[in-house]
Amino acid sequence: MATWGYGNDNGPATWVKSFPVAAGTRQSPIDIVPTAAKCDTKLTENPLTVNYSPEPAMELCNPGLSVKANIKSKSVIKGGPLEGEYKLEQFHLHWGSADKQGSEHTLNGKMFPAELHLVHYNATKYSSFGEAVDKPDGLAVFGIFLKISDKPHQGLKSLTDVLSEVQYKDKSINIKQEYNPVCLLPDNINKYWTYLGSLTTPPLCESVTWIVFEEPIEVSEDQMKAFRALCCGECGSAPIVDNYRPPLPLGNRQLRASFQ
Ligand SMILES: COc1ccc([C@H]2OC(=S)NC2=O)c(OC)c1
Ligand SMILES: [Zn+2]
Repeated sequence: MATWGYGNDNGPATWVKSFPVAAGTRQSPIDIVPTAAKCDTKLTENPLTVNYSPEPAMELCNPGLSVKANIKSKSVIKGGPLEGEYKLEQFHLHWGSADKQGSEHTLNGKMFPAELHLVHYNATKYSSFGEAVDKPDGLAVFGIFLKISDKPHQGLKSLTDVLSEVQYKDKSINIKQEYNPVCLLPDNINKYWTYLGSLTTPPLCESVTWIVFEEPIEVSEDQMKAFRALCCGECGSAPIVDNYRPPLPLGNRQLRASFQ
């Protein structure tokens, strides 16, 4: 297969041809069924801790199938399901062509309009994201649902206001003003589900400890339109929309909850 994507001839159902792990036993995303989750007090005995720092000049880029912000500062997380310290490497999003779809994880079968991924690697055990990306304890990804409200998300506004400058593939800019990614987190980060999964696009490495927060962040319709105006290629190419993989079976995995 030339290059994987989300179309009919190169979409998620075809990925297994070039990436056999697509048929693996710890694939992501999954449908989160809260009643099937086991509340685990160990998750709160050692609470999830986020120590994010401001990025002086954050790089925002359009790699062609999403929009990504690369992180250079020392922003780390630990605790909860994690052993050791995980360092923030990048964040990006997945979104739909309409509000009825777009997220990768679903909640009782419901899709949200978009899902934000904050990607961390195990800096205690590995020296880089590249070394960690294919290790079973290599990565930890925050999954944050986006829902529509009449007010724009102030933290995302610094990015959505400049998306037109990275409209085309391989464009990148530096966000001038200082940016602390902590502004992207929901107010309550003590309520989450966690399970062992994978990257949701090729190479689909089964290296992710997922932490999906119960509380969505709220964005405006205009901000969703800004994401949907990004292009997969150069001027005139198709918009980046519906860049989500549908859920895979939980199988024998345990879905844990940090709350009742
Ligand atoms: C090589 O680096 C990669 C490759 C793929 C992904 C996909 O896996 C998830 S999760 N979202 C994605 O778009 C990634 O994200 C951490 C990082
Ligand atoms: Zn992602």
